[in-house]
Amino acid sequence: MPYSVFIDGAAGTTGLEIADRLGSRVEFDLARLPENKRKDAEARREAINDSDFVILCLPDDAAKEAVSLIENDHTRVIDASSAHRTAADWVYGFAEFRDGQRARIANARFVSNPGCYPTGFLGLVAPLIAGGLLPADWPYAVNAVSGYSGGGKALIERFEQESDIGFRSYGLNLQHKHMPEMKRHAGLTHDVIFAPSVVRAYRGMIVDVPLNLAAMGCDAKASDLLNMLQHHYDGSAIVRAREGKGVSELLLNENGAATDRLDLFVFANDSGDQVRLIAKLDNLGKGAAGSTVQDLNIMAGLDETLGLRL
Ligand SMILES: NC(=O)C1=CN([C@@H]2O[C@H](COP(=O)(O)OP(=O)(O)OC[C@H]3O[C@@H](n4cnc5c(N)ncnc54)[C@H](OP(=O)(O)O)[C@@H]3O)[C@@H](O)[C@H]2O)C=CC1
Ligand SMILES: CC(=O)N[C@@H](CCC(=O)OP(=O)(O)O)C(=O)O
Repeated sequence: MPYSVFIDGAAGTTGLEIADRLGSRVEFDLARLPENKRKDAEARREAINDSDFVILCLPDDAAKEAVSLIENDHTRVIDASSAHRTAADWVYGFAEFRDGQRARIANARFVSNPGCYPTGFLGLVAPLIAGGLLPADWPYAVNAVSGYSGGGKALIERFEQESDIGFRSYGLNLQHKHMPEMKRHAGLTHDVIFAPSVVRAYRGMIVDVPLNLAAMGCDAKASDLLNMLQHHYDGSAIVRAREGKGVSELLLNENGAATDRLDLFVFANDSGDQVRLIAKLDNLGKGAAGSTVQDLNIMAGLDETLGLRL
């Protein structure tokens, strides 16, 4: 028997990407609401309670409302929004970022998927902090660039209507919604300084964490960071860490292909003291739909890579 799956928010940017990845899967039966019922609370309540899995691809308030509509003890939830990412009673849906997380996801009823930017930041620094190579009490700076689909339908419309925007720096009040998530799941003492931006590419993301290891008082060099990341992600078909040497540029293409991979790079100067840890991913891939499908596979006891674009 296939598992029944309802995507609440299926007409949105992330919802459509998830439906695309699940469309041909025989293990899952996708329930759909007609266009005139997709925001109807009673229709959603019924679909949610009739499903084995509900995937929330909604704004935060609507995601909280969807959870409040659950009236049974078995429907399992994967929330792609930021509503529950720091909630103590939800499991953080990033299988690779620390030991034991995949098993926690497999057994969870409520899974909150990571944000797209935190996926890059945590993928880079969480194993290094947990492994003692980087300090937890450091005010990390995170520079990031996203494709404009990262802002959902509203930002897509803006970039496609106002055709002269090439680059948009934002989060200028230093209170971006992803900051608590990065701090909590990296186990940091301080808030990160987060500088996000958007470029004229539909999808794609680069997250860049510059570090002066010597000035931070770290004994580790770039090669130590790379070794630890490669060891941590050894065997993963989704996350790979590699040396930056020989890579002279990282590009986001305007019409770049979808991918569910997370590529991590360690760039360094000759002494190995100055480092840029850089993550390259697809905000709609490992940053949203890819990790949702991966978590769904894990929760359903299936190979985690099924349906992914790797
Ligand atoms: N875009 C991205 O790269 C990423 C997005 N996310 C998260 O995923 C969630 C969805 O984002 P995204 O797909 O980009 O956003 P979109 O704006 O593209 O889609 C949201 C969808 O939710 C629908 N919706 C809004 N309120 C309700 C409601 N009360 N009941 C039912 N449906 C409703 C919207 O309807 P309508 O079509 O009428 O507007 C829309 O179709 C957000 O929480 C976002 O933070 C997570 C990681 C990355
Ligand atoms: C480019 C852009 O606007 N990105 C969004 C973040 C992506 C998103 O909305 O989703 P998650 O929070 O679930 O990652 C933002 O900065 O608010």
